[in-house]
Amino acid sequence: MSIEVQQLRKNFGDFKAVDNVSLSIKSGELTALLGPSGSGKTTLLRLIAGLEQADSGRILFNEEDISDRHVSERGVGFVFQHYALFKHMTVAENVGFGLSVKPKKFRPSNTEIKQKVQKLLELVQLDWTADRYPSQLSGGQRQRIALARALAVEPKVLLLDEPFGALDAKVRAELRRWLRRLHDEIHVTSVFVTHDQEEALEVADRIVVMNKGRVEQDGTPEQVYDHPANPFVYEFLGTVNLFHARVRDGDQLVQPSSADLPAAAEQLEQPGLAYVRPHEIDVLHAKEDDAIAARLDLITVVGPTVRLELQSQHADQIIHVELDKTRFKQLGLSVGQHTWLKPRYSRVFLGEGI
Ligand SMILES: Nc1ncnc2c1ncn2[C@@H]1O[C@H](COP(=O)(O)OP(=O)(O)OP(=O)(O)O)[C@@H](O)[C@H]1O
Repeated sequence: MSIEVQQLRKNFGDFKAVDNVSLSIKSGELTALLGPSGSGKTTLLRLIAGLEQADSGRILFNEEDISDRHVSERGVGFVFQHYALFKHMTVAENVGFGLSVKPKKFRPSNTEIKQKVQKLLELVQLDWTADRYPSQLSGGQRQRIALARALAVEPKVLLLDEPFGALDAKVRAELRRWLRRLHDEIHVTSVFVTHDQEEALEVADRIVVMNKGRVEQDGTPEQVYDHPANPFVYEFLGTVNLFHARVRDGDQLVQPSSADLPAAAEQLEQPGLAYVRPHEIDVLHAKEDDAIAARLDLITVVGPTVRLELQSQHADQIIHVELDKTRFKQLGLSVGQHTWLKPRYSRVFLGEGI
């Protein structure tokens, strides 16, 4: 089931929660709505679900306008952050609930419901919990049951609102890999809300980055991470270093040197900001032209990666650098040492913040 959102707007009083959003989501895609708190992700999800009515704009499922359809007629399944399992029902009863309350003429027989519940519990790898109550499960297990319950009614679209938000980091990381594998098996068109960029980058086929009710960028994880459309996306998708830059005739006059320049930079000299990711900076053995002199203040080892925090000597600025452990050992760095940095790659946005 494809989803098309056209010029959607939703205000709460004067506040524009969703501000002229257009999107198209392909059938079978797993899409992340990613953005900071209050950027309108949940509101957009609720509009797609039919839990909220748009002020203007249209929503199409498989090219059919469903904007005026009630939530119960849209064929969507939900999973929310706080697992809303029924405490007094067993796991099997919870999963079968949506089927058992269907109107008589659509309701499967008890045997059919039982078989379906068994299949779904196998799918989420929790068939051994069928007779347990929710209180006897861990948080991660409850979310998997919530997902099985949402899938029981065979939704055409699955909507997940921060499904792993309430869980600790390790369980979260396991569950998101699990969700990815599950999605590869069932291919139901899914949209999930998250403010965690790592979660979005790891799980989604497609990321929609939102800010202040608008879409800042819409693309594959590689596109939004490697080619951010603007400074907001750059900063939201991970640590970034900012350097002042001046640009003339396509050449940058101040460090860093190797830059991906916008076309408009061809003419007059203009101020800009160069964005450089920590892993895109080389630490040099010796001084070179254009290198930035800096003092090493902090070394943090995180698994195979070493994170360095340096103080640049001219601009009084903290610079973040990431190296792999082998390179770090080759360089023989220690805290307090003076060294030189050279960005391998940077992206310049003209006029930003200058
Ligand atoms: N029913 C409502 N009445 C008034 N304001 C609302 C309502 N629902 C949402 N808002 C406001 O709309 C804005 C967007 O909210 P929304 O929940 O969509 O953001 P979000 O990106 O999902 O944020 P979070 O990650 O914190 O859940 C927020 O500023 C919120 O306060």
